[in-house]
Amino acid sequence: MQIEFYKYQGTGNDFVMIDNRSNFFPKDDVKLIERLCDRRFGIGADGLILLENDTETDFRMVYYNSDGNQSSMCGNGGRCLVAFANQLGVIDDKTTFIATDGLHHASVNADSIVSLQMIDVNEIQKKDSYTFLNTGSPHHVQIVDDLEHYNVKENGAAIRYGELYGEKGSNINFVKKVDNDTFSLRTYERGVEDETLACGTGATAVAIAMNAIGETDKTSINLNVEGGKLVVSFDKDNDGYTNVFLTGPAKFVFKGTIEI
Ligand SMILES: N[C@H](CCC[C@H](N)C(=O)O)C(=O)O
Repeated sequence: MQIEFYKYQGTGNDFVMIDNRSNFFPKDDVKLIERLCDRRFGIGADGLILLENDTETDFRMVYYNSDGNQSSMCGNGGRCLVAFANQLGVIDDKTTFIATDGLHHASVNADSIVSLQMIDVNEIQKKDSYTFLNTGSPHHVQIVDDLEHYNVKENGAAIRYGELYGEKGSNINFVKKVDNDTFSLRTYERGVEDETLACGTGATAVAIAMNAIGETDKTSINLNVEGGKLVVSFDKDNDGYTNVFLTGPAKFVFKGTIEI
C-alpha cells in the first residue's frame, strides 16, 4: 500500500506527519514506524505523528518515537502538528486538540510560528546536582560547565539507563546559563536514544527548572537549542507553574509517498 506523508521540523526536531483521519494507518506496527523514521532505510525522523479525528476537539495527536513505540507528549511535534493541521485546512490559526497528556490550546501565525500551551507543572524534584520534572514527558535537567564540548550522547545514555530512572527512563537535558533570561541546552532523547537538535518538552522543563532553582526570576525565557531558538513563558504561583507556552517555528519541509 502506498501512503502519503508530510515532513516537518521544529527547530531541527523532525517528524513524519500522517493524516490518519480515515484510520488507515497500522498503529501497532512498531517495526514499520521504526523503518519510516530510519534515516537510511526510510524517510528519516526523530518521531512519527498521526493526525486523527476527535469528537470533542479539532483533532487527536498520536506520537511515536523513532524506536517505533508510542510515547509521552512531544512539544515540538505538537507544534508541527498544529502547522500541519493548518496546512490541511483542518484548522485556521487557533486550535484545541487532545494528546496523551490531555488538552492543548495553540495558535499558528503566517510565519509558521506556533505557540503551544503545555501542561501545568506542580511537582519539581530539586536535587543537589540536577532537577527532575514532567512537562508532558519526563526530564532530567543538569547544568554543566562546557556545554559546547559536552559528550551528550554518552553522558545522557548513562543517566537515562542508570539506576535513577529505572525501566521507563527519562529524557536528559544539559544546560548552560547565558544570561538572566537565556539558557542554552542540549538534549539526549529517550526513545530516539541520541541527541536531538531540539526537544520541546525539554526546553519547557529547562525554563521551569531554572526558575524553580533560582537561576532566573524571569517568566519568559529564551532557549538556545542546537536547531534554533525557542521561547517558554509561564505564570508562577504558590502551587506551581501554569499558562505554560512553548513558542517557536514549525516548518513544512517536503511531502511524498512511500510503500508500506
Ligand atoms: N522522546 C520523548 C518524547 C518526545 C519529546 C521531544 N521530541 C519534544 O519535542 O518534546 C520521550 O519519549 O519522552
